[in-house]
Amino acid sequence: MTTPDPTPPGAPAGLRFSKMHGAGNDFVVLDLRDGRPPPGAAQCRLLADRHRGVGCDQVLTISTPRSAEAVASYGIWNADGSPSQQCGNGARCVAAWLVRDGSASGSFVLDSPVASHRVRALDDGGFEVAMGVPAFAPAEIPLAGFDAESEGYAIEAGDGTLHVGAVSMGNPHAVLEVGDVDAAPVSEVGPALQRHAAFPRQCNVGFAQVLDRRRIRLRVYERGVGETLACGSGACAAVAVLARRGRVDAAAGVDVELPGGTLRIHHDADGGIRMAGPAAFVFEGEFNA
Ligand SMILES: N[C@H](CCC[C@H](N)C(=O)O)C(=O)O
Repeated sequence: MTTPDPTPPGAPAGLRFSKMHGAGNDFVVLDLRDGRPPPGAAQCRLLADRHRGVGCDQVLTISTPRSAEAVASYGIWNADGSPSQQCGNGARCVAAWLVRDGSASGSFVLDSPVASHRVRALDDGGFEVAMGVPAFAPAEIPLAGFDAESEGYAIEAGDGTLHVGAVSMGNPHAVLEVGDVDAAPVSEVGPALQRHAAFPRQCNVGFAQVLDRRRIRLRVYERGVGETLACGSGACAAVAVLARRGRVDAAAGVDVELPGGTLRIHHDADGGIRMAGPAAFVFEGEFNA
């Protein structure tokens, strides 16, 4: 008889959670508005573990608001336990969770770790999130080794020199334009760029194929996870970089086709980016370690 895996120390026995996803980017959602502290990195790794835990790309926590106008705040932890500053798909799922909970409706504000975001419930059951103004300055991304802002940076990675777009949506993103996302070297170049010295806080790596000025295809190798079925902040980052190069018409709206679904991104005249897409409930549970 095999001995069972030992229960990791501090396993969150009895912890209730919601399992959700936004275009296939999946989450364990924890309501911590009673003031309970967020799970530590080891507990996040266990919750995210698709064999020993619940399984998810990120753990999302819902807490009391930080700003006067918000109804709640949210925190983000990747599957490897590392914290993040933004999660677009996660913001829509937190919004859906709060609406179902009766804590929010229509149009309301959520606090991410770095900013406040106006959220709007859509007639199709999805949500639109004001994701903020993309930051291109190297110091804000952060991007090391480059002083001047550029549409693309020459970075040695993989087996050559890459022309890398870089931007922050609150979290750092690298964007590579490719001719065919299906043939993109995601599993080779993704990890090489994600932890490249040019990105002191690492980065999420998007591989974008422009179909026309209103449509792109995108795959994202996420910091702290690996390739996911969708990345909301990554979709915003790709549109921001491609719009800056004049490759897409972001003011009119761009459909970003990811493996898990399509998000619609607008880059407005005030500089802000809006992201719209779905949010789905999968199941409710209690962690019984
Ligand atoms: N991996 C990201 C966090 C989750 C972002 C993604 N799931 C989204 O929908 O924006 C990071 O470490 O910055």
